[in-house]
Amino acid sequence: MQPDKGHILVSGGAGYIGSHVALTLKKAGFTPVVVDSLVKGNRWAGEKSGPFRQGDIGDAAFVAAVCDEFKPVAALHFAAFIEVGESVAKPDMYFANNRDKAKIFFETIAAKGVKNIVFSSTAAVYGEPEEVPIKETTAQKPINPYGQSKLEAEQAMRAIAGVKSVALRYFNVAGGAPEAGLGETHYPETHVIPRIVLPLIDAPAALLDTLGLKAGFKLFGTDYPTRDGTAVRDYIHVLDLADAHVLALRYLLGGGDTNIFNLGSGDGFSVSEIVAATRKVLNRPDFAPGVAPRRAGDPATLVADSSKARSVLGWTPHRGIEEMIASAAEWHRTQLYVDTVIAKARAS
Ligand SMILES: O=c1ccn([C@@H]2O[C@H](COP(=O)(O)OP(=O)(O)O[C@H]3O[C@H](CO)[C@H](O)[C@H](O)[C@H]3O)[C@@H](O)[C@H]2O)c(=O)[nH]1
Repeated sequence: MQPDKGHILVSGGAGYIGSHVALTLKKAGFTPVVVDSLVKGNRWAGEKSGPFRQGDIGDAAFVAAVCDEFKPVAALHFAAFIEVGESVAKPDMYFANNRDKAKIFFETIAAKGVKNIVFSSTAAVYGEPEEVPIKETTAQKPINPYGQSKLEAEQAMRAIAGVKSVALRYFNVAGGAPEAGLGETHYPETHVIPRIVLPLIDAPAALLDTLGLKAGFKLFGTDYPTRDGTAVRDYIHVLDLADAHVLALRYLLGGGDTNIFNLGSGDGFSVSEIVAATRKVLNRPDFAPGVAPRRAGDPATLVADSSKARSVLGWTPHRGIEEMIASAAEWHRTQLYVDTVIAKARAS
């Protein structure tokens, strides 16, 4: 058992990435204190690794009370809406939640003495990138309100006097920790790996129906200017991503200055290559995806240059694409996953 290294406030810790990071913090000897509104998150995930308090990050009195109760030494901020398509349909909702409430959260915790913040940002801040692989200095020109709201939240965080921060810009996060009872549990589920895996693992028909997967997985666009015509992304295992958060936290607590890091593997996989890897991992050589038109707003290629995270934070991702697919499949087979998504669908 490691010594207690103090409380870390984790907003959105009942969500996919936040819950895996809370688990990793606990293993590293910290005590995560999760705050989550449960608008998107799941109570069982929020309660997994430490104390949990239900409330909204835009509620300054709630956030201040949690700070008074636990006296956190730092905060990791995940709470946000994450769907690009929804952000285009409801931009005001995205700016209110991802930018304005984040600003209230940052200002409230700073006033309570929490001066070190790690922020969950995204490759979506780069929009259609001007160069690939993408560096932290590549021009930030978001092409949707989701990316713009995250970029403005980063800027709001850096504007607070006396606060040191790290913005971590994630590329495509996948996989889970089914052995610990955690995994990706979104409703709706737009991400490619769950959508490939679910129809291949005999998921219940009601689940496939509710996720729009009754007809199986479809490639969204086969006419991109890439090696096989399907879009290329940089996939990173959620537990490798979680390790980067612990390293970023140690960096700040150890005296490091405000900084920004891209987090990806540096390897690009096309959607067809993900299909091929899934055939192998799930032993389904017969699997043939359908084809559908391009999804609006999808860039052809997003691959990270993460050399800065490697050199400054000492971060090395260890888990490859097959491990992401295998751990996703194992998680999506669990009753907890199935029951949670069906309950969310009914409640929506
Ligand atoms: O059923 C599907 C689902 C996705 N895709 C394709 O798979 C690729 C990856 O799609 P994801 O939705 O998994 O990932 P994105 O790159 O679109 O999204 C990532 O970047 C977004 C911002 O750009 C958000 O941050 C999002 O949460 C994050 O996973 C895209 O080319 C997409 O069109 C398919 O072909 N079929």
